[in-house]
Amino acid sequence: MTNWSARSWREKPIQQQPNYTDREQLRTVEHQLKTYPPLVFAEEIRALRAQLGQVSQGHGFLLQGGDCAESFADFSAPKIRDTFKVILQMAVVLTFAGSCPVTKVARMAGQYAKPRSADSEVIDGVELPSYRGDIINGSEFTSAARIPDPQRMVQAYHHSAATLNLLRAFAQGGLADLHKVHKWNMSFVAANPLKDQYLKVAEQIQSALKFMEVMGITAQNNATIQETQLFTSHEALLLPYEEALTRTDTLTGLPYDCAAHMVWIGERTRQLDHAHVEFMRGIHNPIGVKIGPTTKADDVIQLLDALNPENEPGRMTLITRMGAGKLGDALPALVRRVKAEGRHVVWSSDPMHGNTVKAENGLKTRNFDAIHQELRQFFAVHQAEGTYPGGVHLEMTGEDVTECTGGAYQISEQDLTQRYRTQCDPRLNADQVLELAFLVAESLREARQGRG
Ligand SMILES: O=C[C@H](O)[C@H](O)COP(=O)(O)O
Ligand SMILES: C=C(OP(=O)(O)O)C(=O)O
Ligand SMILES: [Mn+2]
Repeated sequence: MTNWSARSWREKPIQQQPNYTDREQLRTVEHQLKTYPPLVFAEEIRALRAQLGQVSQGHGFLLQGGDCAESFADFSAPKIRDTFKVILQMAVVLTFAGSCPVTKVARMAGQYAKPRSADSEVIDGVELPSYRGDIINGSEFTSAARIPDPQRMVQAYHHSAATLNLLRAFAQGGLADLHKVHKWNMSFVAANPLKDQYLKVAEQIQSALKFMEVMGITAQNNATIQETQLFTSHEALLLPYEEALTRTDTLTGLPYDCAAHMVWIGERTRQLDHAHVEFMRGIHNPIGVKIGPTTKADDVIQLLDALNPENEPGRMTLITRMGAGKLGDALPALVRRVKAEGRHVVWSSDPMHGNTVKAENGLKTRNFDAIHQELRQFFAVHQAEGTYPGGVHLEMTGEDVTECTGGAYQISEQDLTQRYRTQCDPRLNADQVLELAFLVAESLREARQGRG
């Protein structure tokens, strides 16, 4: 790797960073974090990379999801448990539908830094710097809260460590037992026109489990039923933090960002000659890049050249976030070029970020049908191009929030204020996630027909 170090990004132009006024405190925090234990092991990161390598070849599916922005204040075991559970439930539906392993990657245990469209926010004539995620400043609308505070990086580290600790316990301690996971809340089907279809799939999963049980494959004697593997991910936006958590693996001598298993570059910070691409090219984690509707095929190829020059399967996930209505026009050219050049990537769909709208009451929202439509278009484009739709990337929570409109309960714009709790972007609630899981299941089943 030519002229790369964990700090070489500092020589490049950079976007979306806080302006820390207390430089001395920033240096102290960076030094402190460098001495802390890594949050994840390089060996685990390699395991994820290998799984994504399989997905890129069409042997599996990636499910990535969680909060838009995790919150220090809204930090509790039930919240972590409920999101974990809903990720698992969606994974069971997709595993069954696709007859393939589903790699689960949570937007959790470190998803604390946010890029923003505007540097400042105006409320009732008062202008303050934008909230940029709990790792940077506070969401309260006061000038004190909005000052970037380096100490928040230490707090984010500890919150991430505690979250990861609980996720590992849940994953291995019995909460992931398939027999429990399948007992999902199906109440959302009652009002749904696709009720019979959902119930049929749910029943099929239950009989498959029953069959396994009578054959003697139970949670007591089979670890794969009892346990699961859940990886973590976040947008690697705040580079002083990511640099401080980067470690040289003693087994391979290679650098890994040990703040999460997978990290991604956002749509706003993926300029080729800028700091984020520079940092990411040197770490050996699997990485994602968000791909918006104006991205050119040349941009994608240049990014792949910079980030994966050896074209290794499992290294790159391209996360398209174009918007329903735009994806059908914008994606085919990219897919065709990547295929023509023989590049190995996982194509994943983020149907959230291209479909954000402002409700009449000013709240950001997304409509369930638009989200579903973008996913359908994503599967259709890959079907038409003979490429593999490898994953989905969702902003979601296990809580019963009212942030996205639509779904079986027909959440309206007026309903949004009932339980609108997100720190940043609107998330699908538990019912909406499960409903979407059944809808995606159908597309995945079709996409996987004839594949091993
Ligand atoms: O999560 C993504 C971005 O941070 C978010 O969509 C930006 O939102 P904004 O347009 O309100 O700044
Ligand atoms: C910031 C995000 O997305 P994007 O970079 O695609 O806007 C996000 O995933 O929360
Ligand atoms: Mn978001």
